[in-house]
Amino acid sequence: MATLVTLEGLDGSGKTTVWEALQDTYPEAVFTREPTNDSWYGDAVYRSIEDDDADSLAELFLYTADHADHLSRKIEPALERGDLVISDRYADSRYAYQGATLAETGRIAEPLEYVVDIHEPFSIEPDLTIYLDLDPETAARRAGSTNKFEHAAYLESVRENYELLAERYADRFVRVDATQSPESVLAEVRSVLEGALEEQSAGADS
Ligand SMILES: Nc1ncnc2c1ncn2[C@@H]1O[C@H](COP(=O)(O)OP(=O)(O)OP(=O)(O)O)[C@@H](O)[C@H]1O
Ligand SMILES: Cc1cn([C@H]2C[C@H](O)[C@@H](COP(=O)(O)O)O2)c(=O)[nH]c1=O
Repeated sequence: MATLVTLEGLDGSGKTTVWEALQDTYPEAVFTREPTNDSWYGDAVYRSIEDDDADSLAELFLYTADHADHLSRKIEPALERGDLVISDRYADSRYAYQGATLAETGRIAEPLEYVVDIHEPFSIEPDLTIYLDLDPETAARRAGSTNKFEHAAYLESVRENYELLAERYADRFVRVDATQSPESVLAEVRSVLEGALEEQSAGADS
């Protein structure tokens, strides 16, 4: 049954570790990610990540262009086929990260709302978002502070935005404590995902 599952959280929260491990559990699923790593839109995003002086609005629209292409090229066809799609980051990353960046620059009133509204006419809302929750200091340490986003002060604002999103989208956000060992995080994610898929298929049968 067509289902869109997203993994979200701060840099270093363990999303990719979980996403890779889930590939053994769901070999038939479509595993994908944002920023994409198989298109020139994704390449442009990675150039922007490396540019400490990137314009905050230009960066938002680069990420959003990558999302639009990701949707039409990969996500929509997979969902139309009835596949399970598991994405390492998705639109909530934009709401949380670019919401924080735009708030820093003060260029846009209500930046998180602004970013959400840009997506509203064309994006597809996930069925389930597994949010790996981690404190910004541990996240920055695990991520290695290798790019402009991987710093505790910035990640603190990103986490505040994730908290707002978890409240707003409480029907699809499930929080997992990412301070646990990798094995425990994975076991909890597997259990949440299995439960959600069972519930969905029971709903479809009734
Ligand atoms: N539960 C965990 N406990 C301790 N270390 C972990 C845990 N999960 C992942 N790590 C380690 O933390 C680092 C970052 O993990 P990972 O790449 O999976 O995070 P991520 O959320 O995908 O990060 P990013 O968003 O920056 O790509 C890796 O070195 C990984 O081995
Ligand atoms: C999708 C997306 C990502 N980001 C940020 C988060 C990370 O610091 C980088 C790259 O992501 P990765 O998972 O570490 O490869 O980009 C963002 O700011 N906005 C987004 O929409």
